[in-house]
Amino acid sequence: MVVLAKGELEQIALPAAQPPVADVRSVDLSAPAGPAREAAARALVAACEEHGFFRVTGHGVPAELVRAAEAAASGFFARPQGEKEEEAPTLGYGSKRVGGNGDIGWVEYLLLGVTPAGAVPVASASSSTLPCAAAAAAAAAASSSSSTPAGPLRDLLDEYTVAVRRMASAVLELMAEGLGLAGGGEVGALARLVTRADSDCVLRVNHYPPRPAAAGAPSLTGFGEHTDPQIISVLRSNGTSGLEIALRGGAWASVPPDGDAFFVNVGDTLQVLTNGRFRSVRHRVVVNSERSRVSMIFFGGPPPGERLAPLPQLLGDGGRSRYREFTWAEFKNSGCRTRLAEDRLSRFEN
Ligand SMILES: C=C1C[C@]23C[C@@]1(O)CC[C@H]2[C@@]12CC[C@H](O)[C@@](C)(C(=O)O1)[C@H]2[C@@H]3C(=O)O
Ligand SMILES: O=C(O)CCC(=O)C(=O)O
Ligand SMILES: [Fe+2]
Repeated sequence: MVVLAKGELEQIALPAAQPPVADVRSVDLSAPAGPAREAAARALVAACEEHGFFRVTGHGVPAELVRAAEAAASGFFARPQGEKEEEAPTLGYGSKRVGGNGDIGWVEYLLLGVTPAGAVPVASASSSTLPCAAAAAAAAAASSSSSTPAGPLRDLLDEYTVAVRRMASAVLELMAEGLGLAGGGEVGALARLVTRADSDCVLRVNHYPPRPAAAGAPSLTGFGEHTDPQIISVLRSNGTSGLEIALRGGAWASVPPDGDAFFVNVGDTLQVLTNGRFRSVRHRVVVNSERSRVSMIFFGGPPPGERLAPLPQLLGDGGRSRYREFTWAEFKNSGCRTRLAEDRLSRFEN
């Protein structure tokens, strides 16, 4: 349940305008080697340059697994508020507060770090721990087993995460091909950034309860505008609209839900690796007035000590790097102190 205090409503109110529908490109991950795969790789690169956002079909994530994870998550969110709050230490349950810097939305969520041992809670709205400072929370993983009430849901989310991480890796391999990084056996280097045992990946499950709008009343922000800090984010939702992306000119466009496909966001780190050629997409969620939205997002981040800078092959004419080198830990720590909507890359620009 999401309850707003006086004054908070004003903070998350949006003009009730209906944005146009985004023209989102589709990338078929199952395209067979040869011309079809080359075309898919080109479409992927074009989409990352244009919007920093695309739809993935032929992804190989079993529909039954997606449905089961989504149903279990919806079942959890339907439980009494007190019971959900008890699971903050096991599932990273939180509501309304996004991050630790005063951002709020009409949303409740689970936030889990992805470790070789499975999903571990990284934050709760009732604690001051930021997901950014989540390493210590990994220790909690061992302490919460399948025998707790949260166990069955966590097991399903673990299985889901394994499947979606595999898909994120396949997306990054296709991306490497499209970028011409495949020479010298390097096709897997980008993908390995999110598949190593120490890669810093996160799973987030968001629930946006419907909020019937009175005539002429403003819409509500479910999740405020932002870019994702990681390399890529892989998102799916239960068929309820609400996601919007910012186009290059700054106008918002809505993303119609898709029953079977996943959506991929380019994150800040990929913008850096491509020296700004790919665009980290600004996005937000507007609350639907009639239906609950449940979304599950896998954020693929690199290992904490990974040094990040534009890939030499992508420096382009003149070889000028737009960003100074930094580690993922450095970027995350600096990002943790920012408000959601801030441009977190600006302080790393040359
Ligand atoms: C305000 C914040 C929330 C956030 C961490 C941050 O300090 C800035 C980035 C936010 C974000 C956006 C994408 C993901 O939802 C998220 C988990 C992430 O890695 O970065 C959130 C963080 C959060 O909700 O704590
Ligand atoms: O819930 C959604 O659909 C998107 C949320 C989002 O952008 C995020 O959690 O970073
Ligand atoms: Fe996001």
